[in-house]
Amino acid sequence: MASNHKLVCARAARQQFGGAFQQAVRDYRWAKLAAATLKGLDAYLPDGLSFLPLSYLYDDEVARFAWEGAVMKENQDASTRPSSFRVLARTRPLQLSEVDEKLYESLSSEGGNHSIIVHDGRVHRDGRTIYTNHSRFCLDGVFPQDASNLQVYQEAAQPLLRSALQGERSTLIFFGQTGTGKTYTARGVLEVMTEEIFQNTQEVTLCCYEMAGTRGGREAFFDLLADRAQVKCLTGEDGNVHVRGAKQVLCRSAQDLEEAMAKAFEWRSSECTERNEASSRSHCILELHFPSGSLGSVPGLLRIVDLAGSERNFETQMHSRSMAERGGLINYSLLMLKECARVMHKQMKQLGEKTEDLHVPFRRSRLTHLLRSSFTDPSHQTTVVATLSPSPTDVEHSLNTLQHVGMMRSARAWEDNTVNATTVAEGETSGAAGGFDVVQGRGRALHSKLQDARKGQLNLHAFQMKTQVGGSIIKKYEGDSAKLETFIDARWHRELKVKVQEDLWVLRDADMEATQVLTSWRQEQWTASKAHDLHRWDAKMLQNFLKSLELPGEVRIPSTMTGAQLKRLGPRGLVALCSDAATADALQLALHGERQRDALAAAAHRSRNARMTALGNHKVHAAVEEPSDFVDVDFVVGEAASAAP
Ligand SMILES: Nc1ncnc2c1ncn2[C@@H]1O[C@H](COP(=O)(O)OP(=O)(O)OP(=O)(O)O)[C@@H](O)[C@H]1O
Repeated sequence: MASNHKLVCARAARQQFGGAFQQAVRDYRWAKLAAATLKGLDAYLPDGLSFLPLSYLYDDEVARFAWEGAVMKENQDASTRPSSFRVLARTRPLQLSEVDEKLYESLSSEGGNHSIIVHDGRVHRDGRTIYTNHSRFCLDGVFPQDASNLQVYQEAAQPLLRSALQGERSTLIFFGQTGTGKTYTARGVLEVMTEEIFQNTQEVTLCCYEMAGTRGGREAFFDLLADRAQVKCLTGEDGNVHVRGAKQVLCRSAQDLEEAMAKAFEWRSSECTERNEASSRSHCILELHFPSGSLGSVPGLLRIVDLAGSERNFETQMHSRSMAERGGLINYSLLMLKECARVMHKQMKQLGEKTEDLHVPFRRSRLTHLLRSSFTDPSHQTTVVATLSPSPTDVEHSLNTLQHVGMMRSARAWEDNTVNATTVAEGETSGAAGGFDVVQGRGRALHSKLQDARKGQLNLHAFQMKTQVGGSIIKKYEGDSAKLETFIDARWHRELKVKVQEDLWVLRDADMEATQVLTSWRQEQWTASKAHDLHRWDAKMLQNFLKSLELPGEVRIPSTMTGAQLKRLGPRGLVALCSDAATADALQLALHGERQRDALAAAAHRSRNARMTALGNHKVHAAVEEPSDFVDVDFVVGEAASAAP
């Protein structure tokens, strides 16, 4: 829940303060350009002087970060490093709808250093500071945004095809968020590949199946070349996992292969979702079996895996129940894939070598079971293509994808002679292969933008939250803007004794968060309503109540008597405990007053309760009825958009 809260804050902020964050991205890019230029002047400048102008021009951290990427280029030899496991990244261009929303590009690539920079715009918890985290992810290769499918094929698939033709096993995996171009790239690569296959071999056998959910909600494989008949996934004698019973189509020409593949893709499960008009709802695995004698003496295999995209729950609000179930299975298998990468990475980090002792949960999902050898067998050539979206609203996804492919990469570093194990172990901070750098950049331009943002406090919010501050906090500010302040953390309202008129907050896309906050308010109200319920008073509360009354006579109530026991005594019993009739009357009157207050509180609580129930999963609009010294909140269900500033 907390992460969702943060996520919604950051996503909303990135849209709201796009200009400021964009400036931070521009700062980094200019700094990189300046660094490259200064490097060129190195020969004419005294030693160590080339960096100096850069640090004057830009924020020190940003300057250093750009210098590392443009001049030091620690990862520049990544593409030439011999490795049977490679990780590449492809970023799709911004889509038209994203351009219409005036979204900026939050990813930059450092081609020479084979790394991707994620510019992660954030709002500080104080609600007034915005900043950008620049994170560098070093990979084996990064495609420029305008790279064609041919380029991707040459870099990612061609080496795998060659080794498969020579009788080896190889796998190409497309991994990333939904709508980032996995299927687009996979199909583009296959198109180019078809031609080359038949230049080297006379025939190839095609198998194509998908991993999706059964009606009973279990993972299963379905043959896409045999009308989605269910097939089994078993471990063979060679120790590798195979799908048994899948139809094998023998293709003798590029046309045969294209036709068979087109038929298979027609059967693939896909649906229209919020993020993608034709979103794959299954993991598709396409196998090309090459007979012995193609280029090698033994049969070879090339497996192309187009994984379904990962998605977050706020992106699946419009999913039907069955879509949500299928999405759950997809997310589960992807989670297991990431978990295996994490465990292998941990093993590598701790031991710096491959060990059989550590348990990697490959069997928890059929997907990881099938792909096991791609991650563990050094003779198996594997390339993972991470697909990324440049949109600032997808930064969390991009970070997640890159972190996991980075883990996969470093998990296999034990077999890579050129990568020193300890370097990889520390790679997360040193920026070495398999690791990544993070730097917090607060450029000057970003700072000046912040000053502007402070003036318009009214709209500075995480989830369209509008507040008016009263009490001592108001003294902190001056002028007209003094009255208005915004906070990200709803809990602050209480601490700061915020008085709010009309709109306390309007929450969009944060229903769970809203419900949580409102539920805690309700619990407080519930506790407050019990303050007048005689039945719930303990002995101490009863004694305190009696002490607070100014009775004419004496009341002999035992110190251990509770409110419920007093209630059971009835009027006659009460009279017997009082020294005289006047005291008994006064006590009766006081108790009657308490009963009335209790009834009022209970009625208010019931109405609040009904409104809370009505909130459901919809947009929530909470408002204060009248300002008072302490925060008092009443809940109103309304159309959030209409109440928004
Ligand atoms: N490199 C690219 N250049 C141009 N358009 C692209 C590129 N990558 C993806 N797209 C476009 O983005 C959209 C989504 O692509 P695609 O369906 O391949 O995504 P996906 O990652 O397979 O999504 P899902 O996981 O939901 O199946 C498509 O309309 C596609 O044309």
